[in-house]
Amino acid sequence: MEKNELYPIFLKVHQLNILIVGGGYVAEEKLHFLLKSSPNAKVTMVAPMFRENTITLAKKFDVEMIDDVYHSDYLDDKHIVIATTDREEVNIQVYRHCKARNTMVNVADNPPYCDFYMGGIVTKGHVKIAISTNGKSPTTAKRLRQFFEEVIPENINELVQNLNLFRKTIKGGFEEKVEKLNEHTKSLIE
Ligand SMILES: C[C@@]1(CC(=O)O)c2cc3[nH]c(cc4nc(cc5[nH]c(cc(n2)[C@H]1CCC(=O)O)[C@@](C)(CC(=O)O)[C@@H]5CCC(=O)O)C(CC(=O)O)=C4CCC(=O)O)c(CCC(=O)O)c3CC(=O)O
Ligand SMILES: NC(=O)C1=CN([C@@H]2O[C@H](COP(=O)(O)OP(=O)(O)OC[C@H]3O[C@@H](n4cnc5c(N)ncnc54)[C@H](O)[C@@H]3O)[C@@H](O)[C@H]2O)C=CC1
Repeated sequence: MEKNELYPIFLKVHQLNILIVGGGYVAEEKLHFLLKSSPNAKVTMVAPMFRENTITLAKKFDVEMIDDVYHSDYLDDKHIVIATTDREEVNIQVYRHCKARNTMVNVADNPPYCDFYMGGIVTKGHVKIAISTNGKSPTTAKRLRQFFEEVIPENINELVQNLNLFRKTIKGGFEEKVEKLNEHTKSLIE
């Protein structure tokens, strides 16, 4: 069976600069899920036209909106770029410029032109689960996100916080700590 070989990492997007090229429906969807997960993400958008809902969302989260067509100068200082325009040639140009600078890039509707995919994201306090179908079925990623949002109890965060406190009180070496924490959390998987 083919398997998903993507490697998930959890980015501190409040200290990374993200650029979204385009301000339409797809830009809004990508921005919505980015900010739902990470409300303090530092995002700039550039487009000659922003849709009403995109503007409302961007304003609410202090997203900078630049009213212009894409130009490679807008990549300066950016760590991550998401291209969402309705002009394929513009999206591919964004991709090429990013590759030339070693900037991570995602062309929203074009998997071969992605260094990374956005995923389905479930957040419960400090706990976060990211879901990917390897780009095969975004709808499944969405449904799994909805499923886990439903079944993971809200109080999972209390457990994490209690264990964080407990972890600080355990004396002894690394092995002893691991043993005690494993003992305390055994019931979670039984
Ligand atoms: C490869 C990837 C690249 C990327 O965009 O990063 C990608 C690509 C494409 N999406 C398409 C369509 C749709 N995307 C969604 C929804 C989501 N798409 C997301 C991620 C990804 N989408 C990446 C792979 C993720 C993975 O590995 O599973 C989610 C998880 C996260 C997010 O968007 O932030 C978010 C759900 C968030 C949530 O609800 O939690 C829906 C469902 C809906 O809107 O109800 C539809 C319509 C139904 C359908 O087509 O399935 C098309 C076809 C376009 C066309 O037909 O023209 C392509 C292009 C292609 O597949 O070729
Ligand atoms: N709408 C959808 O649900 C989906 C659409 N797509 C594809 O994604 C693309 C975008 O779709 P939508 O967001 O719906 O289109 P849209 O028309 O809502 O938005 C397009 C955006 O691109 C901007 N743009 C155009 N040329 C630009 C340039 N040179 N520089 C910067 N920005 C520029 C426009 O100003 C506008 O903000 C289309 O190719 C579509 O086929 C893919 C998946 C789903």
